[in-house]
Amino acid sequence: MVGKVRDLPGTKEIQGSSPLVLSHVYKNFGDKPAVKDLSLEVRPGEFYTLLGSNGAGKTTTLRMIAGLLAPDAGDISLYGRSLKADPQEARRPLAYLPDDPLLYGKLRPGEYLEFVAGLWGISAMTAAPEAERLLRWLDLWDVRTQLTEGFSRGMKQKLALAGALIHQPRLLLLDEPLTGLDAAAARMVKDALRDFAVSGGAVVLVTHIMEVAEGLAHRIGILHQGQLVAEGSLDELRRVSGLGESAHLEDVFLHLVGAQ
Ligand SMILES: Nc1ncnc2c1ncn2[C@@H]1O[C@H](COP(=O)(O)OP(=O)(O)OP(=O)(O)O)[C@@H](O)[C@H]1O
Repeated sequence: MVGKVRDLPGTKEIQGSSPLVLSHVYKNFGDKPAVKDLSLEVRPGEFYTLLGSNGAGKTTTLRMIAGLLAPDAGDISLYGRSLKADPQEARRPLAYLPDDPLLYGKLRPGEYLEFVAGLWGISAMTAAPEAERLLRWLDLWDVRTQLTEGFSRGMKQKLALAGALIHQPRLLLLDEPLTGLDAAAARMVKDALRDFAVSGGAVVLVTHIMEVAEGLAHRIGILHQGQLVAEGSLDELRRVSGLGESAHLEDVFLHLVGAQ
């Protein structure tokens, strides 16, 4: 399992607050809108999946939540802390795993995790047990002495996940985390993400894989041309789409974005 959500500084303050709230968020690139009036809330222990066609605004949304892009308007808060008002503290409980994670080829897995932990102000000695646990859990322990430049895509993806988890976050943002993973590794990651949410963390997952959303998400948000066109559990989305109670998510999704 990924691990329990440990007590971070300020734990008492953030207990009871929503892990994530977006309020009327907008983002344009030039005069082209990428995200329009997006409001959503992710609850403690919730597994929330964002679905959308190519270019719908999913990655832009995650990048704004991660503090890598500033919204043009609106506000984002993490556990009650506004990203705008207090970016450093607001981001502390967060981990973001992008779809093209940057690894340093000349580092070995342990060195990479030590480096990432350092970015969070965690000493190598403090990080070491967690790094070992993550590398063992992700089946990377046996290759810990090898340079990451020789890793397969799936191995790199797993190491990037370990890097995202090294500071023991409470809110995970993941952009297509299963890309490049074989069936066993994908199962391991899916189980771990489910455990993470069950243990009190919260997960926001962007994926195009409908079975993943269907199998894991408590709620699904459907983004279309930068706007949230529907949101709810699979049953709620089925009802909204009017496709019947046994409809597959793929059909529901295509119906709601007007592609069917
Ligand atoms: N840095 C950027 N500069 C200009 N336009 C951008 C930039 N990043 C994203 N866009 C545009 O914003 C829109 C939303 O892109 P985004 O990457 O958020 O979509 P997405 O839903 O993640 O798509 P995909 O499923 O293809 O990854 C697209 O029209 C894209 O071309």
